[in-house]
Amino acid sequence: MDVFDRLKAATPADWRSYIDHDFVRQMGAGTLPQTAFRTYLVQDYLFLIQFARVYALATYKSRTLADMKAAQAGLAAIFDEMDLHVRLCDRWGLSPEDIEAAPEHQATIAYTRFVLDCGAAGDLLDLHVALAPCVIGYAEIGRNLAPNGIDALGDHPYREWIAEYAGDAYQAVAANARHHLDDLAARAMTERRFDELATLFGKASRLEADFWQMGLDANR
Ligand SMILES: Cc1ncc(C[n+]2csc(CCO)c2C)c(N)n1
Repeated sequence: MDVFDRLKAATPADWRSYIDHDFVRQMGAGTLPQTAFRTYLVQDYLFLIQFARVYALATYKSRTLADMKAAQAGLAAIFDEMDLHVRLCDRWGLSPEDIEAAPEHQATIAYTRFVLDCGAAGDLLDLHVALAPCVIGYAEIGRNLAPNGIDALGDHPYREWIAEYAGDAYQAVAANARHHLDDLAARAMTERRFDELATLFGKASRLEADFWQMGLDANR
């Protein structure tokens, strides 16, 4: 079992609350109301701005070339995602400036500042464990929502979003993040530390679930 699987196995309810959230199920079924998706996407753009800061912090906390390159790969993946958000928001007549002017929702603030604080108060391993549900979870969600591949999605209303995370490029980003986590843990993790790291991982998964819920609540 790699470190990621161990963290998941230590926090099964938190993980399920995130991966199997109603928002994800409705998106997969194509029944998710557009208001919910749009609220999510605008907040997610604001979220990604803060996560770019997280990867800058990861560079700051790095001591090796490999760690710095991992941080750079995370930042590059964020810019690819933000391109998707800009494309989708453009169809609703929303420019990047419009989105950047939107107020951050509590769920956005709670999650992003939690991860930034894990990195500021802890070391690089704490930071990457707090990031793992986000980075690796979206790859799992993407695969779950495209069980027969991207082409089989046809004219699914959320095709572009699903294709982004189910696609080979993003799957490779997540696989590399997973290996990097193992590598970091081999250098910095003691068994005594594992429980603390699992607590961080569980909290981040719950904050992901709250983030989905924010999208659903916008439609009530
Ligand atoms: C709420 C929320 N959680 C996770 C992601 C996915 N994500 C965030 S940063 C990043 C790149 C890291 O390599 C990825 C894939 C998201 N967009 N929104």
